[in-house]
Amino acid sequence: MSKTIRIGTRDSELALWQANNVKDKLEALGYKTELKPVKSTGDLNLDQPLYEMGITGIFTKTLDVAMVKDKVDIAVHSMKDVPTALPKGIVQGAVLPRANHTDILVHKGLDFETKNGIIATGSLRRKAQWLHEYPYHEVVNLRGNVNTRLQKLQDNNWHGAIFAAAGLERIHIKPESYITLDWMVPAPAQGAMLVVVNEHNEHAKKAVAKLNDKKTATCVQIERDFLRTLEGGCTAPIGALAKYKNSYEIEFHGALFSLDGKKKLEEKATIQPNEVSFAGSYLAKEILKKGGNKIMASIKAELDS
Ligand SMILES: NCc1[nH]cc(CCC(=O)O)c1CC(=O)O
Repeated sequence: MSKTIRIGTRDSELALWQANNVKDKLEALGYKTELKPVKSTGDLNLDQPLYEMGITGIFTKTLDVAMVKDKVDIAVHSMKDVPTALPKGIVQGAVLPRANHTDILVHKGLDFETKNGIIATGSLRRKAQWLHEYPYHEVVNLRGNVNTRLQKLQDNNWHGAIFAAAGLERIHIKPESYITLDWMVPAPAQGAMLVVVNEHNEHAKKAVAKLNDKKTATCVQIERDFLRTLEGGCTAPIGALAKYKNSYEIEFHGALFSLDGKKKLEEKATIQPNEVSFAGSYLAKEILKKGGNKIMASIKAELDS
């Protein structure tokens, strides 16, 4: 157990909290670890183009490269930011127990329901669902890490902005006024953390496997199978949540929206243990059959133009 495990992380406050959480858990098990914060925009001078290695995610790219170059042994991610297909040579090491899965609206007073409400989010999924509920509102784009987004909300005349509860809770930000959007279907794997490992790194794989939470891993697998089958490589407003309703049955709710939020297709199901491996993709295909194919085609056309 002497080899130090180098933990790759992005350098935002939330990313560092998540990486430190994994660090503490590994050290409690007796492993030596070291944090390696990586800037999100680095000089990525690789011989091989990223797409050939299957590296795609904008949030995870830099750490994927660090791992392929053997600069880190493991990397910690918010699982919802990780593309459903992992790059060549990088494998899922552990899924940590899920925290709060909900989205919340941070607002500046309850008049956000006004006819001229302006709500900020950079997420297609949140935008579509917000417009589905509040068709008379305007949704404006908001990007950046959690801290930047909260600052921008203060600096603008928007009525509110949407956040993942887990992100704010982890860095102990308690906004003055917020409401839980329990009607909003969360992003697949929202609130879960993923530790990825180089597939040849036996020491790190063995260490990290001890952190895996079986139930969370099962739920996010279903959610991500649903996502992968629906989107086929194109981002779209898709939400999915799988939750154990007793010790063996899983309750699932997944939905696809048109970009403007006008169309909504959803599936709800109770999943038995023997159905886990195919339930997510089966339920996605049901949505594709009942009009999802058309919605996906028009989303692709709109985002490509
Ligand atoms: N897209 C950014 C991102 N990725 C993970 C989280 C928070 C933690 C989580 O959702 O698991 C956030 C912030 C947010 O969505 O408000």
